[in-house]
Amino acid sequence: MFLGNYTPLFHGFIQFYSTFLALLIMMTASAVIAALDDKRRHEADKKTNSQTAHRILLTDTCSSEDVRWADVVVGDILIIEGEGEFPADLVVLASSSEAGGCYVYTANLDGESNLKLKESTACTHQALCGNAGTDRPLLDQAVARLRSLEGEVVAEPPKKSIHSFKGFIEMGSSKEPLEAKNLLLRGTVLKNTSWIIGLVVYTGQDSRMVRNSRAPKAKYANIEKVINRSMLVVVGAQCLISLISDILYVCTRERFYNLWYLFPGGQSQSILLPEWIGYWLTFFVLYSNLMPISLYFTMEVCNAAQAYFIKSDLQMYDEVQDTAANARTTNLCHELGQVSYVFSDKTGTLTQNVMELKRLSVAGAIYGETGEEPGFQGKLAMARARQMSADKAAAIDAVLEVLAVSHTVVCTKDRNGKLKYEAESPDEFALVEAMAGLGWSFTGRTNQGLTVQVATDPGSRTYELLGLNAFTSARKRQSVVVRRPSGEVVLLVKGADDVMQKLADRKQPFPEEHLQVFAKQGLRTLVMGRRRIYEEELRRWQADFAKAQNSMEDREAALAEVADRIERSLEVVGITGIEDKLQVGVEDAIVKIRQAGVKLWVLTGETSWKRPRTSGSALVF
Ligand SMILES: Nc1ncnc2c1ncn2[C@@H]1O[C@H](COP(=O)(O)OP(=O)(O)OP(=O)(O)O)[C@@H](O)[C@H]1O
Ligand SMILES: [Mg+2]
Ligand code: NA
Repeated sequence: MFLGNYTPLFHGFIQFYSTFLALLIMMTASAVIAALDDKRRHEADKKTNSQTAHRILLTDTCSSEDVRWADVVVGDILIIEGEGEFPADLVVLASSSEAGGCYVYTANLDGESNLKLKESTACTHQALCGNAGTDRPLLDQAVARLRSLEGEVVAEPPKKSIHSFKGFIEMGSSKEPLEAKNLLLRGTVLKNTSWIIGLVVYTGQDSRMVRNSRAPKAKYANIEKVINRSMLVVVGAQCLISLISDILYVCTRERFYNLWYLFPGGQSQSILLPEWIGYWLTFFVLYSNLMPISLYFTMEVCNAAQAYFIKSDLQMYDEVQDTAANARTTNLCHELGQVSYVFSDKTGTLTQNVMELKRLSVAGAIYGETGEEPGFQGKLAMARARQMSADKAAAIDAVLEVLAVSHTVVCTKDRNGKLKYEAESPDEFALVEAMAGLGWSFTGRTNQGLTVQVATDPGSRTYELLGLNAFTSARKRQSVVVRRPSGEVVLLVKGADDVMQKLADRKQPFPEEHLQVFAKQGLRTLVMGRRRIYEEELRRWQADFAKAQNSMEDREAALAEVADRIERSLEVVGITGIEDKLQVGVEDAIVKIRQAGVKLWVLTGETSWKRPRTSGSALVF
């Protein structure tokens, strides 16, 4: 336009500043909106980076100083205290718990709301906290002992996975492998643990959290793609129309020369460019109003307004946590109306993740009821059954033994001497707590094994722990090999119904009906089984287990394989039905989602979860 106005290249009949001014205003406004967005993000970054952590200075006194998160570097040794967030990825060297464990809350990273158990490396925890003299390791003492500690930690190059980690720690002559359970991740929070001492292995861009968040690809909303495409069509059409006009003009212009009001001089003014190009440009400029230049701007204003309405919507405000809905990427707001599938996590998202044992199936009978009363209601019926026959009593004890012994719950005593359980799995927490009410209370772990106080017995029983086959989502089961006080060795297993059915002894009928009863009521089911292990098998298995535990490559697969070898021909002793209530408002939300014609998929590891039991109204998926 400018060239058309001020040079003799071609004729321009529209003043360039009329369009230019409009463009300028709109571009400035867009830039302001984008800048405000960026500023908010920048401020959040600055806030994160200026938080402080305690760094230990390895001087004579081993004092600690405050450092800004931004200044934490690899090799620093940090103290993180209860409820603190980790500023970088750390290897746990020691923790306030006797066995060196600590719990972390990982919801910010993987959305799972149950606590995860992490472990200190054994050699460092022993060196820093061993023989503390009291029940609980002391922070000051551990820090003071750090000075005499000499070793080397080798970690693999930074990568994305938040579930795996490989490395080793060498101290003197001992070399210990490091794995995911030793690594505390940036973005997660310390829970139920008063302190940990950790060595920084990855910071900033190298931390698992940052690696895991995909590189921020420019997120184009669908509508932007559509607009960009229609823009091309519009420009194409404009070119074409200009070309047609150009051809018509050049071919027929002579006929108009005698019209004085079009050509006052009887001839057109000459232009510099070849005629057919010059007039094409003239027409192109003339038709420039076809281009909707204000469209992008209108869209951005709409986006900003929509984001504002989302943020200030009182119906999406949660009073308990004092948080409102937040639109992080404003240009994606209108996508909300175009969603056709919703994928939801189940435990902790649709359900409250507050679990309670409600029903127990033992030897053909079901104890307990689902209902409004809290807790397990089958205690009386169970006591009566025990008195009726010794067989029934033995069957009941068989289930309770599996539930009270086969788990990874940790037990601590609070100031009043009351037992307090801490668990990685909310199911196990519920089960172990219910067992305490039913006369099989788990009272703690020692170096020898775990102790259980049985109501029908004087004194407490100690089960020597010979092996633990950990729960993984792929295995869907968990088992322990223990030596009872009487000297017998047993394998105690609990797991998902489908896998337990495959592992059960074929000669025995599988209690399928009760499983279905529980599943219909929307209860989470677990099947318990056991098998007597004789010394010969135990010796062979323990050798394999030790080998798998020390394997550097793919330890998890090796351990699962060894576990498979022993978890077979199980005697099924019972089924539990655990209730996990739906979150408030979930039913309503699901009904509305269905009314909107959106399909809902629930993602879960559980096979039997079909429709939640709801007060009166049934939900159909
Ligand atoms: N601690 C445990 N011990 C033994 N078996 C378990 C344990 N926790 C879960 N299971 C079994 O393994 C299955 C898979 O567990 P997973 O944690 O992958 O999914 P989930 O707990 O059912 O649901 P979600 O995906 O919401 O966590 C469960 O359905 C359950 O049957
Ligand atoms: Mg689970
Ligand atoms: Na112009």
